[in-house]
Amino acid sequence: MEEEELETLEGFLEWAAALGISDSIQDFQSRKRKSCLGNSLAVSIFPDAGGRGLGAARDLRKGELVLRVPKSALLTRDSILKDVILSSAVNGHLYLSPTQIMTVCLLYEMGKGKNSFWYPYLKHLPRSYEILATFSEFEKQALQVDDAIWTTEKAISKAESEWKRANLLMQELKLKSRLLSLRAWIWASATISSRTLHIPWDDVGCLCPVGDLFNYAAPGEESNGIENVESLMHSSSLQDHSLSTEHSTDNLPVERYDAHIQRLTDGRFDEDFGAYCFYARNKYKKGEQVLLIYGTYTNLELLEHYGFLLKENPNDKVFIPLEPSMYSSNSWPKESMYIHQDGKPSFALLSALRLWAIPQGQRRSMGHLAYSGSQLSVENEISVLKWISQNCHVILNNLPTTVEGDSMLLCTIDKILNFRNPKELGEMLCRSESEACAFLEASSLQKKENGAELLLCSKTKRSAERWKLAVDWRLRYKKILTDCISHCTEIINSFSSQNVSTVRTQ
Ligand SMILES: C[S@@+](CC[C@H](N)C(=O)[O-])C[C@H]1O[C@@H](n2cnc3c(N)ncnc32)[C@H](O)[C@@H]1O
Repeated sequence: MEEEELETLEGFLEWAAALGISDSIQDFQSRKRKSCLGNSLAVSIFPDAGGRGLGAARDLRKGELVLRVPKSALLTRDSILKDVILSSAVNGHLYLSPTQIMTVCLLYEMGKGKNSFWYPYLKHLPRSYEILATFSEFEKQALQVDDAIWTTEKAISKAESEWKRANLLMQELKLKSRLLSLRAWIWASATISSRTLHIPWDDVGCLCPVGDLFNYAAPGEESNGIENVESLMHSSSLQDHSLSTEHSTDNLPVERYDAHIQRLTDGRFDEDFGAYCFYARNKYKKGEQVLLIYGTYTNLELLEHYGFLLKENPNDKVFIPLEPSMYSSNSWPKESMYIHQDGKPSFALLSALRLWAIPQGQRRSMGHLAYSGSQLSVENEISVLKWISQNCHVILNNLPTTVEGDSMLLCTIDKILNFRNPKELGEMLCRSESEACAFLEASSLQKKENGAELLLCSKTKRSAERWKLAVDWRLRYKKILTDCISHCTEIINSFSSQNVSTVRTQ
């Protein structure tokens, strides 16, 4: 988003102040400020971390209340359904899920244009998103990894079937044709998926003007025990899709339960204030971006629900396929057996493989050692590490491009995105790797009248952005596997050099 777009936000921030949204502790009751920001926070552009976001307007203390958004300013299903025409139409379609109803509500509200109470807010929502459901066939295939392709297909078909199911209601509401399209549906679902905040009275959550300008920081190792316990007691900030309503914490597998514990308390609806309250989760210097934890996500989950990924994501992980007997010989949940983003196998993966590598007859007597993390034989440990390392090699060898190839391709995509001279762009694409040529074919690169020059229209630019996300994702996936191979090899070599006969397992 460009600087001039920031200027147009002024009207929105004044409207927000009139609704009682405020970043000033002294002034929380006042609705007469020219802007709801300026005391603790300011809207700014952070090109490498989310684009438009909120920065510290002064030095902020950890734990300080930095923004309050009253309940009356939140866009919820309840508040939109105060419209009588909408609510009576919706009552005839209660077979739709709460999220589908919220999606229809949002499109209906958009259809009101300037007559909508929330128009100043709706006007500044992003016009497009890069979530997996928006990926074309080419962009989907660029992910290369079956699991990721499957997740994308699932996201696309879910969007399509939900749209079809809601179509009758939208027709009944006489939505304008542009709001009836699948494209509009995906836009509205992406808005809900990437911007809603958790509220205690509706699982769909709410859209929170100004509060949804916070960009994301991943929960990492900085969280301590006290914060963890506190976070269990309070509800979270932006919706945690990984813990959506289908799952209660009672039946969560161990490591996902830990992830739940790690959600921090940087934003929550506070019944006492009757408002959404946001707290600084760290100390911030003036000008630094103030970030919010939306939940614990892998990069694929971030892509699926939010349309971005993190270069350094402490919660990223890779699942490697195990043989059926490896799953059945232990009681670890499948989700807990993976490779961490630093290349280290998870405790559960190591433990399951150690158990599996114990000769059948000894499993009963030695099994508890594999679970507890105490000493097993060097032979057992080496066979486990070799198995992991070999399987990482197999996965990497079956993928069509290498880490180096993907890194080079990312540079090419950056050049494509930044090209100012269409002629050079055309020449470069003709010279470059086959995937770049395939992009040329798959996308609608516009030919100028003389046929020789190429222009990157905004649609093609967005397609190149999604292609870049796909390549960046697969590169990070491959790096985790390569780091895992190095990690395993290093330990195996250290055994041989020390000639040790027993080993601490963790
Ligand atoms: C709740 S909105 C945050 C505000 C948003 N940047 C805006 O301009 O309205 C969430 C979206 O911001 C972007 N985003 C948030 N955190 C990000 C990050 N750390 N890196 C890249 N994009 C991020 C993603 O597009 C995401 O879907």
